Formats: sequence, C-alpha cells, structure tokens
Amino acid sequence: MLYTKVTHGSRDQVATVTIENNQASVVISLFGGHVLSFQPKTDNRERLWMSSLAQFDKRKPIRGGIPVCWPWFAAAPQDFTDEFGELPAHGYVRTCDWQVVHIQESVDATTVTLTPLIEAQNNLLPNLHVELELVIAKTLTVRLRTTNSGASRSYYAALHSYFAVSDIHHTELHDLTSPYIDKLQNWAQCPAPSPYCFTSETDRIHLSATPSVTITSGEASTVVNSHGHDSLVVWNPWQDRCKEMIDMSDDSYLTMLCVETARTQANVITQNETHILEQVIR
Ligand SMILES: O=P(O)(O)OC[C@H]1O[C@@H](O)[C@H](O)[C@@H](O)[C@@H]1O
Repeated sequence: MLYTKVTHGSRDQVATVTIENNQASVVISLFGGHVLSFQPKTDNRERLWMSSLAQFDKRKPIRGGIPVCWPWFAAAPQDFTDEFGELPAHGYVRTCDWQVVHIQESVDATTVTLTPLIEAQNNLLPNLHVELELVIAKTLTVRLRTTNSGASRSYYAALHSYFAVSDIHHTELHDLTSPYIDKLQNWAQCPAPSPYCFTSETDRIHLSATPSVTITSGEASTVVNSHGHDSLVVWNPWQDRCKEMIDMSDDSYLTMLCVETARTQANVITQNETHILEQVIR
C-alpha cells in the first residue's frame, strides 16, 4: 500500500483495524463491522462519539461510533417476530464478527470492504447478503449494500451514528424540517422544531429522505449526507435514561447526538436487486 497504513490491534476482546491515509484516520471494530472513530486530517477533529463505558467484551453492541442495524431497526417488526419469535433490537449484525475482504487505495481515498461472518443458526435471512464499504477520504462514506438472491422480502436497516458534540445544550440540527413521529409520545406526529435544539430525551423518526443535515455545536459543524434512506432518526437518551444504561455514564448525553440514516419502513427487495444505504460524514 502506497498511501495507506493498515494497523491491526484490539480493544479488550474486540479486534480492530486502523486505516490511515493522507486524508484521514479511521478505526474499525471487526465486532459489528463498526466504525469506532473518524478523524479527517483537515482539522483532526473526532467526528464520532464513543462512550467512556462502552463494552468491548463482544457480549453487547458497542455504545458509540457507527453501529450497523440490519436486517431490522429498533424492536424487531412483527413480520419478523411472527416468522422467527423473540429477537434482539436493531438486528443481529452489530453483534457478529466481520472480516475485511478488500482494501483498495487511490491517491486520495482508501476503500475498505467488510462482510459479516453470520453463524448459520443466526442467519435468519440466508438469501439477503450484506456488505459494508467504507470510503476513507476527506469525508467518510459508509455504504451498506444489501443484495437479495432469493424471493422478494422486506427488511430494514440503519447506520446508527453517534456524533460527538461539545455540549448538547448548545447543539443545533440544521436542515431537518420534516415532521417526525415521536417514540416518547406514543408515536404522535409532530412538526420539526425550529430551531432544532435539545432540552430533553429525544427519540424521533423523521419519515422523509432528507439528503443533508448539519450538526452545529459550539464552533464545530459536522455535515451528514444520506442516500438510499426513507428516514432520519434523531436520538439522545438524556440523563435519566443514561442512568439506566450500564454502558453510558450519567452525564454522557451531554456530548453525543445520534443522527441515523435509516430504512425504517418495510422495504421490499426483489430477487437480484441491490439496495444501498449510505451516509457521508464531513
Ligand atoms: O440501546 P440500543 O439498542 O443500542 O438502542 C439505542 C436507541 O437507538 C435508537 O435508534 C432508537 O430510536 C432508541 O429507541 C434506542 O433506545
């Protein structure tokens, strides 16, 4: 590799791969195919948030970075539980081991392709194949590719990104103007706030394919572009929920905001079709 440095390491039980090129540095956990860190060299500012209490024991999904939710989002939808019984939240690939299958570089980008090693007993949808492509450049492109080799069926997905903010009380989300359904108010539909600020627990699904939003916090701004989605999910657990979670400290809600590029509606994927869900972070 001419421009890319690849370093294998670990955090507790989790194997990691650090990719550094002229433009940025990215740390990937092979548990979950999970991006843990993205620092572009333009400003060396970490874009992603990682909980100081995140567990790297491979028993639980990692709290922070970019968990991959697939083939469902949140609690498993009824079409899945009817078929398969009780299932964990946010799908099963965030708790699978993944492998790097390809690394390709050009002068200003490195592309890393990963696939999950889904054990046969966990592979509920053997005809759906998922692959994660990371394009590490001045921006980080996270591209989740789903291909169907069998009969048409529905699935769901999300790139559940945790973004680092300096103080949630001084954080604003820009360009997200579509109404949302509120998980905290029995799925009531509400208009997007303007300005979009945060003062309490937030768990919202904006049912629109908004292509670009910007998170501003203090002097810093992070741009999140999305493609192939039907929703943007905005989540902050706030203090009381943090207290209930073993992998978030009580005040950790102050420095994070999840903006998730998602397919929350039953997406039908037909035979031989490929869907791409993409988030580009700048
Ligand atoms: O704790 P988990 O399973 O990683 O989920 C975190 C949050 O993820 C968000 O996407 C959901 O909207 C929330 O309801 C959920 O609490």
